[in-house]
Amino acid sequence: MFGRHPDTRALSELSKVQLLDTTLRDGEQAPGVSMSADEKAHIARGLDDAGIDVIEAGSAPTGQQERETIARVADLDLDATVTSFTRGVKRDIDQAMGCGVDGINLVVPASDRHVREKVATSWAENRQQTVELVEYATDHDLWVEVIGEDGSRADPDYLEDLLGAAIDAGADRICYADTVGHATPDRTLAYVSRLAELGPVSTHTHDDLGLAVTNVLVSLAAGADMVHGTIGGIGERAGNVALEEVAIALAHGYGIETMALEQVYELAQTVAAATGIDLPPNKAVVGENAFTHESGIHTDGTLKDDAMYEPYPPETVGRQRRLALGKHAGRSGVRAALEEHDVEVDDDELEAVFQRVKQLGERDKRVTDADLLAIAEEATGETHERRVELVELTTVAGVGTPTATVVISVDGDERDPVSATGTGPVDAAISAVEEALAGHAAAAALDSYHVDAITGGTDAVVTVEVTMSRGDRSVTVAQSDSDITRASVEAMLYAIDRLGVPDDAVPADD
Ligand SMILES: CC(C)C(=O)C(=O)O
Repeated sequence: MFGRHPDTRALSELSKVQLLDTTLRDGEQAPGVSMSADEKAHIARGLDDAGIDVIEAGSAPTGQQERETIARVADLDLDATVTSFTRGVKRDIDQAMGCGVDGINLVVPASDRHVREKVATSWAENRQQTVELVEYATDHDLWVEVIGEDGSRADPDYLEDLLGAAIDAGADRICYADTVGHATPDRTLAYVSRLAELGPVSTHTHDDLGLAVTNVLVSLAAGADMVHGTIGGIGERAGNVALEEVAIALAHGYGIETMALEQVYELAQTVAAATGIDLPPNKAVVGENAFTHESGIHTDGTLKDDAMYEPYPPETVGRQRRLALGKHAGRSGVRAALEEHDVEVDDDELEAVFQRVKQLGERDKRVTDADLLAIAEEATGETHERRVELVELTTVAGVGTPTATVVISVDGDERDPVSATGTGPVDAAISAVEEALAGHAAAAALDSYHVDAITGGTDAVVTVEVTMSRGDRSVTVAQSDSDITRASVEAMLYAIDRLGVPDDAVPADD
């Protein structure tokens, strides 16, 4: 066993760690992000369902629209404590109260830079003002957390004096803020252990040095009992600590339950869709590759024992394991992938498929299910009869509502044109395809949809990759075209075709 620093406590002995989610406030401060009231309400419900303790719903001083959104979240009757960010001014607290929140995250300057250069006040005045604001907020029955902004660069004696005064004035808790994410673990330990002597302490870390999770764990060992973070780690600059990473580290490493981890992936996808910030493929817990194995050695090991190359089962966080094919594929992985699609091959055929998969992978290409099935047909001589095809696609987009019309053929039989509207031409075209297949397409779920530009410029060729599933079968297809709508529809129809078209699901024309 490794030794433990004398100023820390063993994390496994902690009885409770609370999570404060600031996706709707600090997360939204990521460049270019703005979420609608509907999106924020939806995310807040998801966070509450997942058992998050405190939801910082926004920043009341930002403006009227923001206040309406905070009020909407406060009105959802959630189990979580709903708060607003406020600066160290009385008007902000009044505005937060006007939104009907349970509490405030009162942010006051703590470092010399912030006290003297940003707010242009003195240490003593800043302290006095903080005390008065805490008294004002608690007199109005608000839950109050006082955050010393830029605390990790503050004079530790002043930070202790400021936040100690806040606790004495009645604040429910204080927060150590590594605002610019510059603290090392030992600095975090030194600061948080001093603050923990004063009262309940939260920790708010940023990832500028890639140390956000480490600093959270050190903060907890030093005496903090609440963690601020965002889903997916979005936030200013390099982002805040990712709450799902904290939650899995605590659960897996120390047996501490903080939130319903199996809901975290869906939440992360909801946040990604609302913010437009894609989840990086290699992101822990929620990234596309987090439970995907490609190399022959890992695939073979995983087929023998699920846990061979995984720290915990993907289902823990609402995910599924995937075996991918590419340059590093091995024979057993190729055979397993073929078996998933009910394709039987003899040893010579397997060898041919394996060699072709590797060749394709070496050309820097990810080998999709559709590629694998086409390769297997070449090797076995058994060809697949395509049943569903796109005959025509027209889209109208511009100032009005985007509309798409599709004509498909089933078993060579051309169907009537079907039109649908959507949020954009791709969405409209996908709805038209679903309608054209009269619910059959809908019964096949669109699990993922990715677009990559493979050339630059306005005439760029894009590759659309979709994964569709029905029951426990799923198929991934990639299609490239200079027209993104066409690539999307072709990919989707091909996936549906590969999933199989039950005869009774094919609509007959009147
Ligand atoms: C103002 C606070 C809480 C903040 O977002 C930070 O310090 O990063």
